[in-house]
Amino acid sequence: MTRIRNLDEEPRVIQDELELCLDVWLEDELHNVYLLYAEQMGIFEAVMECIDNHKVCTRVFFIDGPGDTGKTFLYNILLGNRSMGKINLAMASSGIAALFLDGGRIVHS
Ligand SMILES: Nc1ncnc2c1ncn2[C@@H]1O[C@H](COP(=O)(O)OP(=O)(O)OP(=O)(O)O)[C@@H](O)[C@H]1O
Repeated sequence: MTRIRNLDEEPRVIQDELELCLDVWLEDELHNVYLLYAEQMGIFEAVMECIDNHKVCTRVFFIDGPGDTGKTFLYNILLGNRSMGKINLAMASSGIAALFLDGGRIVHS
């Protein structure tokens, strides 16, 4: 049975996130999937497969690489799955780093 969500009972961060899901501009990012380089695409597919099969797959992904290799670009495309109603909490350790993530915030805020 599907439980109807009372938004007022959700933590503030989830409420903010659900409001972000409604922003049309976020949909654009997922449309840019075709721009991903092969290595980015491999990661994108692995993460999305895990999200789609969340009942059988619980994993943590650690994406690492030298500067300017497209990690942030990939994160923002992954964050585009908000347009499919998914909740994505985009956290960074500093305010400047958070600015580069769609809907990003500092982890301790
Ligand atoms: N698949 C792609 N297609 C087009 N441009 C890309 C692609 N991947 C990355 N870029 C561009 O390459 C540049 C560097 O990418 P990005 O900032 O994502 O790297 P990064 O690994 O997060 O860097 P840093 O570790 O320094 O933060 C950016 O200008 C980004 O727009």
